[in-house]
Amino acid sequence: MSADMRELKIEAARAALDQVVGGMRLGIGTGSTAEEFVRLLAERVAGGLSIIGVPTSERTATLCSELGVPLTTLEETPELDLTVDGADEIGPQLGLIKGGGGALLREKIVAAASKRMIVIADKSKIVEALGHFSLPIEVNAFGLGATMRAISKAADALGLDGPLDVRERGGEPFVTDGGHLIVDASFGRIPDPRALASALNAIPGVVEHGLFLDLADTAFVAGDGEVRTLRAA
Ligand SMILES: O=C(CO)[C@H](O)[C@H](O)COP(=O)(O)O
Repeated sequence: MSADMRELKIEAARAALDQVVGGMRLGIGTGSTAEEFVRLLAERVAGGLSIIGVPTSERTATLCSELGVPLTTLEETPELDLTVDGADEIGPQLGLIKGGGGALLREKIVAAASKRMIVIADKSKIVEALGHFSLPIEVNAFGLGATMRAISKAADALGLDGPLDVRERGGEPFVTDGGHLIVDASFGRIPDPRALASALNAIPGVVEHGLFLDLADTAFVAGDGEVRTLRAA
């Protein structure tokens, strides 16, 4: 990652940090942008800010622990005030594609448990329509072939087509924190994300998918010397 790109992520993260006040229960996202937020948050915590966080991945939990950000769980703290997370794409109405880092299931559970979700990103994540980035779909390993066939059929019924690839890391299937697999679906432009989300939700082997609709209310997007604030209408 270039130094300029990192600086944009830091600027977006700083804007989100301005929304954090003492006593907040925070959902803490996953990915390189969310990690910049964690670093800034840790500085504030070291300076006396009192918050408690629920991490959206083991990776984020480890970073928070290393930097002294206090953590809890959704069992202990089932309602959160604010989640701050990155995204792979930010589309109309702040519809998102997430899951490039493979944490989409916990990210969606945490965002849904939060009163607000703020997305932080550099401007490269803004798209006119979702789908340039492959859609991550978290699936149970049992019945993988049947589940992939069902995903293809559901997509086909919506006029979507494209390869489905089981995500790998180091030549082995990538396994999520929840013990599932990720299928990356390269459908291209998704004209009706809601219809696709409903169709995927109806497939038993699909655990969750990376379409985050009606979850984010604000996005801080850094680029061209400014941080733009986007709000869901
Ligand atoms: O959804 C995610 C992880 O599952 C990330 O938020 C998304 O991949 C963006 O990551 P980055 O900030 O590194 O671009």
